Amino acid sequence: MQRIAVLGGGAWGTALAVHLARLGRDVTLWARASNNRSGRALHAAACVVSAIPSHGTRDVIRRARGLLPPEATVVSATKGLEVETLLRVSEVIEDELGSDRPIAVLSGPSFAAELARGAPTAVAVAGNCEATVAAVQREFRSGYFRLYATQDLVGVEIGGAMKNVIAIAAGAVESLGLGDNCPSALITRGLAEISRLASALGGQRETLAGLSGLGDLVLTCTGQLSRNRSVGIELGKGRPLEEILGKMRAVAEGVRTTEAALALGGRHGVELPITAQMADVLAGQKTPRVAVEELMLRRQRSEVEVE
Ligand SMILES: NC(=O)c1ccc[n+]([C@@H]2O[C@H](COP(=O)([O-])OP(=O)(O)OC[C@H]3O[C@@H](n4cnc5c(N)ncnc54)[C@H](O)[C@@H]3O)[C@@H](O)[C@H]2O)c1
Ligand SMILES: O=P(O)(O)OC[C@H](O)CO
Repeated sequence: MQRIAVLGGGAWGTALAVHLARLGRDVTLWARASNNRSGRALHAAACVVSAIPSHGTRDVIRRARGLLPPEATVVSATKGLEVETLLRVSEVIEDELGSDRPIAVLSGPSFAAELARGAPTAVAVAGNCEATVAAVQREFRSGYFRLYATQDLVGVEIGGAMKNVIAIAAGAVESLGLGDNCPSALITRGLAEISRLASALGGQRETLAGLSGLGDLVLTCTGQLSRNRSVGIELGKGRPLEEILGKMRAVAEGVRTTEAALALGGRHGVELPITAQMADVLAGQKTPRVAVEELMLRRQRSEVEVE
Protein backbone atom coordinates (compact mmCIF):
# COMPACT_ATOMS: atom_id res chain seq x y z
CA MET A 1 0.00 0.00 0.00
CA GLN A 2 2.80 2.39 -0.90
CA ARG A 3 0.91 4.86 -3.07
CA ILE A 4 -1.53 6.94 -1.11
CA ALA A 5 -3.77 9.82 -2.20
CA VAL A 6 -5.16 12.12 0.49
CA LEU A 7 -8.41 13.92 -0.35
CA GLY A 8 -8.88 17.18 1.57
CA GLY A 9 -6.31 19.91 1.94
CA GLY A 10 -7.55 21.11 5.34
CA ALA A 11 -5.74 20.70 8.65
CA TRP A 12 -6.39 16.98 9.00
CA GLY A 13 -5.73 15.93 5.40
CA THR A 14 -2.49 17.91 5.45
CA ALA A 15 -1.37 16.43 8.79
CA LEU A 16 -2.05 12.87 7.58
CA ALA A 17 -0.23 13.55 4.30
CA VAL A 18 2.78 14.95 6.19
CA HIS A 19 2.75 11.92 8.49
CA LEU A 20 2.56 9.41 5.62
CA ALA A 21 5.26 11.21 3.62
CA ARG A 22 7.51 11.07 6.69
CA LEU A 23 6.99 7.29 6.68
CA GLY A 24 8.33 7.19 3.13
CA ARG A 25 4.96 6.63 1.43
CA ASP A 26 4.40 8.04 -2.05
CA VAL A 27 1.70 10.59 -1.11
CA THR A 28 -0.36 13.00 -3.19
CA LEU A 29 -2.54 15.58 -1.45
CA TRP A 30 -5.72 16.55 -3.32
CA ALA A 31 -7.19 19.89 -2.30
CA ARG A 32 -10.10 21.72 -3.89
CA ALA A 33 -7.73 23.93 -5.87
CA SER A 34 -5.60 20.98 -7.02
CA ASN A 35 -4.64 20.56 -10.66
CA ASN A 36 -5.20 17.57 -12.95
CA ARG A 37 -1.97 15.95 -11.87
CA SER A 38 -3.37 15.37 -8.38
CA GLY A 39 -6.53 13.95 -9.95
CA ARG A 40 -4.47 11.58 -12.09
CA ALA A 41 -2.55 10.41 -9.01
CA LEU A 42 -5.78 8.71 -7.90
CA HIS A 43 -5.40 6.24 -10.79
CA ALA A 44 -2.30 4.76 -9.23
CA ALA A 45 -3.37 4.89 -5.56
CA ALA A 46 -3.47 1.71 -3.51
CA CYS A 47 -5.13 3.69 -0.73
CA VAL A 48 -7.21 6.87 -0.66
CA VAL A 49 -7.55 8.77 2.61
CA SER A 50 -10.64 10.97 2.72
CA ALA A 51 -10.34 13.95 5.09
CA ILE A 52 -13.11 16.03 3.52
CA PRO A 53 -15.67 17.59 5.90
CA SER A 54 -18.77 15.38 6.09
CA HIS A 55 -20.95 17.76 4.05
CA GLY A 56 -18.55 17.58 1.09
CA THR A 57 -17.64 13.88 1.20
CA ARG A 58 -20.31 12.49 -1.12
CA ASP A 59 -19.60 15.00 -3.85
CA VAL A 60 -15.82 14.54 -3.73
CA ILE A 61 -16.03 10.73 -3.61
CA ARG A 62 -18.51 10.74 -6.50
CA ARG A 63 -16.12 12.86 -8.56
CA ALA A 64 -13.18 10.60 -7.66
CA ARG A 65 -15.15 7.41 -8.41
CA GLY A 66 -14.16 7.07 -12.07
CA LEU A 67 -10.49 7.66 -11.26
CA LEU A 68 -10.07 5.12 -8.46
CA PRO A 69 -8.70 1.62 -9.07
CA PRO A 70 -11.42 -0.87 -8.05
CA GLU A 71 -9.22 -2.49 -5.39
CA ALA A 72 -8.01 0.76 -3.75
CA THR A 73 -8.81 0.95 -0.05
CA VAL A 74 -10.66 4.07 1.10
CA VAL A 75 -9.85 5.28 4.61
CA SER A 76 -12.28 7.82 6.02
CA ALA A 77 -10.74 10.26 8.50
CA THR A 78 -13.89 12.40 8.67
CA LYS A 79 -15.89 12.82 11.88
CA GLY A 80 -19.51 13.60 11.16
CA LEU A 81 -22.81 12.44 9.70
CA GLU A 82 -24.48 13.30 6.40
CA VAL A 83 -27.33 15.59 7.44
CA GLU A 84 -29.62 14.85 4.48
CA THR A 85 -29.49 11.04 4.80
CA LEU A 86 -28.31 10.58 8.43
CA LEU A 87 -25.69 8.16 7.09
CA ARG A 88 -22.30 7.67 8.68
CA VAL A 89 -19.44 8.76 6.42
CA SER A 90 -18.33 5.18 5.65
CA GLU A 91 -21.93 4.48 4.57
CA VAL A 92 -21.82 7.49 2.25
CA ILE A 93 -18.58 6.17 0.74
CA GLU A 94 -20.07 2.70 0.36
CA ASP A 95 -23.16 4.23 -1.21
CA GLU A 96 -20.99 5.88 -3.84
CA LEU A 97 -18.36 3.17 -4.40
CA GLY A 98 -20.24 -0.06 -3.70
CA SER A 99 -20.14 -2.60 -0.89
CA ASP A 100 -17.19 -4.54 -2.40
CA ARG A 101 -14.84 -1.63 -1.77
CA PRO A 102 -12.43 -2.09 1.17
CA ILE A 103 -13.31 0.74 3.57
CA ALA A 104 -11.73 1.71 6.89
CA VAL A 105 -12.35 4.51 9.37
CA LEU A 106 -9.70 6.26 11.42
CA SER A 107 -10.90 8.08 14.53
CA GLY A 108 -9.64 9.00 17.98
CA PRO A 109 -8.06 11.81 20.00
CA SER A 110 -5.92 13.49 17.37
CA PHE A 111 -5.42 17.21 16.88
CA ALA A 112 -3.96 17.74 13.41
CA ALA A 113 -1.24 20.11 14.58
CA GLU A 114 0.01 17.55 17.11
CA LEU A 115 0.19 14.68 14.61
CA ALA A 116 1.92 16.99 12.13
CA ARG A 117 4.70 17.68 14.61
CA GLY A 118 5.00 14.03 15.57
CA ALA A 119 3.48 14.13 19.06
CA PRO A 120 2.53 10.63 20.34
CA THR A 121 -1.02 9.88 19.18
CA ALA A 122 -3.23 6.77 19.33
CA VAL A 123 -6.43 6.19 17.35
CA ALA A 124 -8.89 3.42 16.56
CA VAL A 125 -9.20 1.94 13.09
CA ALA A 126 -12.33 0.06 12.08
CA GLY A 127 -13.23 -1.49 8.75
CA ASN A 128 -15.53 -3.72 6.74
CA CYS A 129 -12.89 -6.45 6.55
CA GLU A 130 -10.17 -7.64 8.92
CA ALA A 131 -7.43 -7.61 6.28
CA THR A 132 -8.19 -3.98 5.41
CA VAL A 133 -7.98 -2.93 9.05
CA ALA A 134 -4.69 -4.82 9.49
CA ALA A 135 -3.24 -3.20 6.34
CA VAL A 136 -4.13 0.31 7.56
CA GLN A 137 -2.68 -0.48 10.99
CA ARG A 138 0.55 -1.60 9.34
CA GLU A 139 0.88 1.20 6.80
CA PHE A 140 0.01 4.15 9.07
CA ARG A 141 1.90 3.22 12.22
CA SER A 142 5.05 4.94 13.36
CA GLY A 143 7.01 5.54 16.54
CA TYR A 144 4.55 8.30 17.42
CA PHE A 145 1.34 7.02 15.76
CA ARG A 146 -0.37 3.90 17.07
CA LEU A 147 -3.58 2.31 15.74
CA TYR A 148 -5.89 -0.03 17.66
CA ALA A 149 -7.98 -2.37 15.48
CA THR A 150 -11.69 -3.00 15.80
CA GLN A 151 -14.50 -4.30 13.58
CA ASP A 152 -16.99 -1.87 15.12
CA LEU A 153 -17.48 0.73 12.39
CA VAL A 154 -20.71 1.98 13.97
CA GLY A 155 -19.20 2.59 17.41
CA VAL A 156 -16.06 4.26 16.03
CA GLU A 157 -17.99 6.57 13.70
CA ILE A 158 -20.75 7.51 16.14
CA GLY A 159 -18.10 8.20 18.81
CA GLY A 160 -16.11 10.41 16.44
CA ALA A 161 -19.16 12.34 15.25
CA MET A 162 -21.01 12.79 18.54
CA LYS A 163 -18.04 13.93 20.65
CA ASN A 164 -18.11 17.17 18.65
CA VAL A 165 -21.66 17.91 19.83
CA ILE A 166 -20.71 17.42 23.47
CA ALA A 167 -17.54 19.51 22.94
CA ILE A 168 -19.65 22.48 21.85
CA ALA A 169 -21.66 22.07 25.05
CA ALA A 170 -18.42 21.80 27.08
CA GLY A 171 -17.15 25.07 25.59
CA ALA A 172 -20.41 26.81 26.46
CA VAL A 173 -20.32 25.52 30.04
CA GLU A 174 -16.72 26.68 30.36
CA SER A 175 -17.73 30.19 29.27
CA LEU A 176 -20.45 30.30 31.90
CA GLY A 177 -17.83 29.73 34.62
CA LEU A 178 -19.85 27.08 36.43
CA GLY A 179 -16.88 25.39 38.10
CA ASP A 180 -15.32 21.96 37.51
CA ASN A 181 -18.20 19.69 38.62
CA CYS A 182 -20.39 20.67 35.70
CA PRO A 183 -17.98 19.88 32.80
CA SER A 184 -17.16 16.54 34.40
CA ALA A 185 -20.85 15.64 34.62
CA LEU A 186 -21.33 16.80 31.05
CA ILE A 187 -18.54 14.58 29.72
CA THR A 188 -19.83 11.56 31.67
CA ARG A 189 -23.48 11.97 30.71
CA GLY A 190 -22.41 12.92 27.19
CA LEU A 191 -20.63 9.59 26.94
CA ALA A 192 -23.78 7.83 28.19
CA GLU A 193 -25.75 9.56 25.46
CA ILE A 194 -23.22 8.71 22.72
CA SER A 195 -23.08 5.08 23.88
CA ARG A 196 -26.89 4.82 23.88
CA LEU A 197 -27.11 6.01 20.27
CA ALA A 198 -24.20 3.83 19.10
CA SER A 199 -25.71 0.79 20.78
CA ALA A 200 -29.14 1.39 19.20
CA LEU A 201 -27.45 1.55 15.80
CA GLY A 202 -25.67 -1.77 16.34
CA GLY A 203 -22.36 -0.54 17.80
CA GLN A 204 -20.70 -2.00 20.88
CA ARG A 205 -20.74 -0.02 24.13
CA GLU A 206 -17.12 -1.08 24.84
CA THR A 207 -15.98 0.83 21.75
CA LEU A 208 -17.27 4.04 23.30
CA ALA A 209 -15.07 3.46 26.36
CA GLY A 210 -12.13 3.52 23.94
CA LEU A 211 -10.18 5.99 21.84
CA SER A 212 -13.02 6.97 19.52
CA GLY A 213 -15.36 7.45 22.49
CA LEU A 214 -14.09 8.55 25.86
CA GLY A 215 -10.61 9.33 24.50
CA ASP A 216 -11.72 11.77 21.84
CA LEU A 217 -14.51 13.15 24.01
CA VAL A 218 -12.07 14.17 26.75
CA LEU A 219 -9.63 15.67 24.25
CA THR A 220 -12.24 17.69 22.37
CA CYS A 221 -14.09 18.88 25.48
CA THR A 222 -10.91 20.05 27.21
CA GLY A 223 -8.21 20.62 24.56
CA GLN A 224 -7.29 24.20 23.72
CA LEU A 225 -7.03 23.37 19.99
CA SER A 226 -10.61 22.16 19.54
CA ARG A 227 -12.68 24.16 17.04
CA ASN A 228 -15.93 22.63 18.35
CA ARG A 229 -15.13 23.63 21.92
CA SER A 230 -14.27 27.13 20.72
CA VAL A 231 -17.69 27.45 19.04
CA GLY A 232 -19.23 26.58 22.42
CA ILE A 233 -17.08 29.14 24.23
CA GLU A 234 -18.35 31.87 21.90
CA LEU A 235 -21.96 30.69 22.25
CA GLY A 236 -21.51 30.88 26.02
CA LYS A 237 -20.47 34.50 25.65
CA GLY A 238 -23.81 35.18 24.00
CA ARG A 239 -22.60 35.47 20.39
CA PRO A 240 -25.02 34.26 17.70
CA LEU A 241 -23.97 31.14 15.75
CA GLU A 242 -23.92 32.90 12.34
CA GLU A 243 -21.47 35.47 13.67
CA ILE A 244 -19.22 32.77 15.20
CA LEU A 245 -19.18 30.64 12.05
CA GLY A 246 -18.73 33.71 9.86
CA LYS A 247 -15.42 34.40 11.58
CA MET A 248 -14.18 30.78 11.46
CA ARG A 249 -12.17 29.47 8.56
CA ALA A 250 -12.11 25.88 9.78
CA VAL A 251 -14.97 23.40 10.00
CA ALA A 252 -16.71 22.64 13.33
CA GLU A 253 -18.49 19.39 12.49
CA GLY A 254 -20.53 19.37 15.70
CA VAL A 255 -22.82 22.13 14.46
CA ARG A 256 -24.26 20.00 11.65
CA THR A 257 -23.92 16.74 13.57
CA THR A 258 -26.21 18.04 16.34
CA GLU A 259 -29.16 18.18 13.98
CA ALA A 260 -28.32 14.85 12.31
CA ALA A 261 -27.75 12.98 15.60
CA LEU A 262 -31.01 14.29 17.02
CA ALA A 263 -32.89 13.07 13.94
CA LEU A 264 -31.09 9.71 14.13
CA GLY A 265 -32.02 9.41 17.80
CA GLY A 266 -35.65 10.22 16.95
CA ARG A 267 -35.68 7.58 14.21
CA HIS A 268 -34.38 4.90 16.61
CA GLY A 269 -36.28 6.00 19.72
CA VAL A 270 -33.11 7.06 21.57
CA GLU A 271 -33.27 9.93 24.03
CA LEU A 272 -30.42 12.44 23.56
CA PRO A 273 -31.06 15.16 26.16
CA ILE A 274 -27.77 17.08 25.82
CA THR A 275 -27.91 16.98 22.02
CA ALA A 276 -31.52 18.18 22.10
CA GLN A 277 -30.59 21.13 24.34
CA MET A 278 -27.64 21.97 22.08
CA ALA A 279 -29.91 21.96 19.03
CA ASP A 280 -32.03 24.66 20.69
CA VAL A 281 -28.94 26.64 21.72
CA LEU A 282 -27.46 26.46 18.20
CA ALA A 283 -30.81 27.54 16.74
CA GLY A 284 -30.75 30.58 19.04
CA GLN A 285 -33.92 29.43 20.79
CA LYS A 286 -32.35 29.11 24.22
CA THR A 287 -29.29 30.37 26.09
CA PRO A 288 -26.67 27.87 27.29
CA ARG A 289 -27.56 28.85 30.88
CA VAL A 290 -31.21 27.87 30.41
CA ALA A 291 -30.09 24.63 28.70
CA VAL A 292 -28.00 23.71 31.76
CA GLU A 293 -30.93 24.50 34.10
CA GLU A 294 -33.30 22.33 32.07
CA LEU A 295 -30.84 19.42 32.01
CA MET A 296 -30.44 19.65 35.80
CA LEU A 297 -34.21 19.60 36.34
CA ARG A 298 -34.93 16.55 34.19
CA ARG A 299 -36.56 13.57 35.84
CA GLN A 300 -33.97 11.75 37.98
CA ARG A 301 -33.20 8.22 36.90
CA SER A 302 -30.84 5.26 37.26
CA GLU A 303 -27.29 5.96 36.22
CA VAL A 304 -26.85 2.67 34.37
CA GLU A 305 -29.48 1.79 31.82
CA VAL A 306 -30.87 -1.71 31.55
CA GLU A 307 -31.35 -2.61 27.90
N1 LIG B 1 -8.36 19.29 12.40
C1 LIG B 1 -8.23 18.23 13.21
O1 LIG B 1 -7.52 18.29 14.21
C2 LIG B 1 -8.99 16.97 12.90
C3 LIG B 1 -8.58 15.79 13.51
C4 LIG B 1 -9.27 14.61 13.26
C5 LIG B 1 -10.34 14.61 12.40
N2 LIG B 1 -10.72 15.77 11.80
C6 LIG B 1 -11.86 15.71 10.87
O2 LIG B 1 -11.37 15.83 9.53
C7 LIG B 1 -12.36 16.44 8.70
C8 LIG B 1 -11.72 17.63 7.99
O3 LIG B 1 -11.36 18.55 9.00
P1 LIG B 1 -10.16 19.59 8.83
O4 LIG B 1 -9.72 19.95 10.20
O5 LIG B 1 -9.15 19.11 7.87
O6 LIG B 1 -10.97 20.82 8.23
P2 LIG B 1 -10.44 22.25 7.83
O7 LIG B 1 -11.48 23.19 8.25
O8 LIG B 1 -9.04 22.49 8.25
O9 LIG B 1 -10.43 22.18 6.26
C9 LIG B 1 -11.51 21.71 5.54
C10 LIG B 1 -11.04 21.48 4.12
O10 LIG B 1 -12.12 20.93 3.39
C11 LIG B 1 -12.35 21.70 2.23
N3 LIG B 1 -13.79 21.70 2.00
C12 LIG B 1 -14.74 22.34 2.71
N4 LIG B 1 -15.95 22.07 2.18
C13 LIG B 1 -15.73 21.25 1.13
C14 LIG B 1 -16.56 20.65 0.19
N5 LIG B 1 -17.88 20.85 0.21
N6 LIG B 1 -16.01 19.86 -0.76
C15 LIG B 1 -14.67 19.67 -0.79
N7 LIG B 1 -13.82 20.22 0.08
C16 LIG B 1 -14.36 21.00 1.02
C17 LIG B 1 -11.82 23.08 2.53
O11 LIG B 1 -11.43 23.71 1.31
C18 LIG B 1 -10.63 22.76 3.42
O12 LIG B 1 -9.49 22.46 2.63
C19 LIG B 1 -13.52 16.82 9.64
O13 LIG B 1 -14.50 15.82 9.57
C20 LIG B 1 -12.86 16.84 11.03
O14 LIG B 1 -13.78 16.53 12.06
C21 LIG B 1 -10.06 16.94 12.00
O1 LIG C 1 -10.90 20.76 16.46
P1 LIG C 1 -12.05 19.79 16.56
O2 LIG C 1 -13.03 20.18 17.62
O3 LIG C 1 -12.67 19.57 15.21
O4 LIG C 1 -11.43 18.38 17.01
C1 LIG C 1 -10.35 17.85 16.29
C2 LIG C 1 -10.22 16.35 16.48
O5 LIG C 1 -11.39 15.69 16.06
C3 LIG C 1 -9.84 15.95 17.89
O6 LIG C 1 -9.65 14.56 17.94
